[in-house]
Amino acid sequence: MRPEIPSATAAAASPPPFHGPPRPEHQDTRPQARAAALATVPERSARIQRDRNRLTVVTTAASPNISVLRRHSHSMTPNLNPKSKVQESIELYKTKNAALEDSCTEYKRLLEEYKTNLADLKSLNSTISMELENVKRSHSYEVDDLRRKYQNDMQDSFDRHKRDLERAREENNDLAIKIERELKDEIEKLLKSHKEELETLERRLKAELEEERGKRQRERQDVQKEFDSELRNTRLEADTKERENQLLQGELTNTKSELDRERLLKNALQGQLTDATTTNLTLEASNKAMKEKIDFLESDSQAQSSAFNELHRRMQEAFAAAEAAQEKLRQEETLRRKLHNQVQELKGNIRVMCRVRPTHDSETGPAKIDFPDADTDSKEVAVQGPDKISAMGTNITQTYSYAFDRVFSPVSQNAEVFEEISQLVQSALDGYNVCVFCYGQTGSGKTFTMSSADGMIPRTVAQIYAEATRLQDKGWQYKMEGSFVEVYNETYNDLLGRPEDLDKKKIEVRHDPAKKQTTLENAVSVALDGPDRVEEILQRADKNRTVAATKANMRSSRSHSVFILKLVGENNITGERSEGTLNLVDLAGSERLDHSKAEGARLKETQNINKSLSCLGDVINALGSSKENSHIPYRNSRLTYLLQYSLGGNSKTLMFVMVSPLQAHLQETITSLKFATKVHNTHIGTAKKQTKASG
Ligand SMILES: Nc1ncnc2c1ncn2[C@@H]1O[C@H](COP(=O)(O)OP(=O)(O)OP(=O)(O)O)[C@@H](O)[C@H]1O
Repeated sequence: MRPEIPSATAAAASPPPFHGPPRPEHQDTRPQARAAALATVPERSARIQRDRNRLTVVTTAASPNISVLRRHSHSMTPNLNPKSKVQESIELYKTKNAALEDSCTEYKRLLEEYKTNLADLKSLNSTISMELENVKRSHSYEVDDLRRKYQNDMQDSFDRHKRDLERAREENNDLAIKIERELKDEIEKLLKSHKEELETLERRLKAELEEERGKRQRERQDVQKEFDSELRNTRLEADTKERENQLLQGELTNTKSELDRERLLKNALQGQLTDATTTNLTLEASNKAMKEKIDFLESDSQAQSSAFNELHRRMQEAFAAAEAAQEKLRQEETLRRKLHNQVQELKGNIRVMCRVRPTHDSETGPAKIDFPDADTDSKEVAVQGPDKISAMGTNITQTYSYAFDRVFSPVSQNAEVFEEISQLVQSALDGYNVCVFCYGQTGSGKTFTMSSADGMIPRTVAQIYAEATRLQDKGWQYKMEGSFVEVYNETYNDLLGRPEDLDKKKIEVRHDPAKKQTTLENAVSVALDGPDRVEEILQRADKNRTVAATKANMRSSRSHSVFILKLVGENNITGERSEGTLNLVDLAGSERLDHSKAEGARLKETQNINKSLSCLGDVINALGSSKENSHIPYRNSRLTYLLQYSLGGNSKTLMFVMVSPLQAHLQETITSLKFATKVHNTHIGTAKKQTKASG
């Protein structure tokens, strides 16, 4: 804060409030001179005022004389003697002149005095200015002194704080060193005790290990012995199985020829039935004609009566023949079903087929894939592996060969593929649970095979509808219901529900162990009353998939979709009833994303796909294990849980392994084919039909 400049009077009355020592050269002169100079100011003002008053008095005194003189000169009366009048005026003027001269002199004196006063005032002014300058200078000195003093104080306190800080730091260092030393001691102590403990533990573990090793050695020898004897048994069993297989092959050939015979018989019977129906119609017409004749002739003729009896008998015979033919046809249908499913069972309850899709025009770098037996059995596929350099530095390429129940080359069409499925579709109508799934990496052709316009789903529904219509003649009435669900990130979503409910509606899967049936709670189920309904279903599912795709990029490839067809048939003639389920599954892309450094949502998707596909492998593996009543881990993933009754002993399974024809996908192709081979080598127990007599 700047020190306040004292007023003139205050400066005169009291000493300046400086804290520093006053400067000696200003001590005596400055206040007195300033006081003296300031003291003369009112005095001089009073004098000037006095002089002004006096001048006013003189001027005022002179003014009436002048006015009297003027009046006098005007009022000189004519009756006075002019000379005396002039004389009088002269006298008056003289008097007045003297007075004016006095005034003039007074004015001059006053003027002089004013001038002197002005000079005094000017010098006073300069004295005061100088004084002011001095005051200013002294103040700036004082400000400097104060600033210096404050700086010194600040420096002192800064030094003091620094010293305190140094001291505290030193104390801290001492403390830290002390604590560190204590901790070191403690750690050393702990390490020593741990080392001792570890040594004791190691000694004990070594002893236990030795003991365990001895025990394992003995066990290994036992197991080896057991294994040798089991191997012998298995070899014997394999020989027996081989013989059995040959027998079964013979039986299969017989069954096939029996089936052919039955087919011929069926055709013959159908011909007979047609004949019988025609005869029946003819007979009905003749009967009608006869009845009319009888009515006409009834009353009179005995001969006519016997003719009528004859006709009636023949008609009864024709009816009986027609009924027998119908019955034979029904029996033939039951036999056909039995034979058909026997053939299916002989083919194995889990079948694996491979399909290699064609290369698109836009794709380059095809892999080398051969179909060695394409002209005969179409069961083999050979894939040339990547180029490798041997230890000798030569180029070696390995060819991987795989065999499946059927291999479809890139030229195969969906119609050809469906021929294989159609037999299983027939089984579903006969009351079996059937599961067809497509396995393979993204872009290998799963969706094309399953859901394209001429894919397995539309063809299946068309076949079921045609077959159900055909079976109506044999007394069968079928009810068909379709559902379409998606398994994404281990949750079920309804692909036939409203798009806005996707990911919101919770779908529950309920199992009925007695009936071996699965129901989906909260999922839309559409009654398939005509073959065109499937188109509507596929469109609805596609719409939901599009909505899903906006939520998660590539979601259709990252989820499993399952088309579930429930088929309930009742025969009102034989009283038979069958309940079968057909599941058509488009699995999520099987490619491993281990090296893709997937994160967040994509990592979760990948983990869930890997989990569910490996669970599917585990379930198939467990189903193929020879142990009776071994645990099947259906519950380990949502997919296997949903398909529980369509995989395994009570069902027929067909797996399509889809293969990309590109060299870039070679590694994935080999991995998929290996997985498919493992499934192909699995033998699953005999399927059971879900049939029972109603009522
Ligand atoms: N047999 C085939 N004939 C002609 N084109 C095919 C065949 N198989 C697949 N394609 C075509 O290849 C492409 C990829 O096929 P698709 O979408 O069916 O693969 P995907 O395995 O289902 O892939 P994603 O896992 O991503 O669903 C599509 O354009 C499809 O039309």
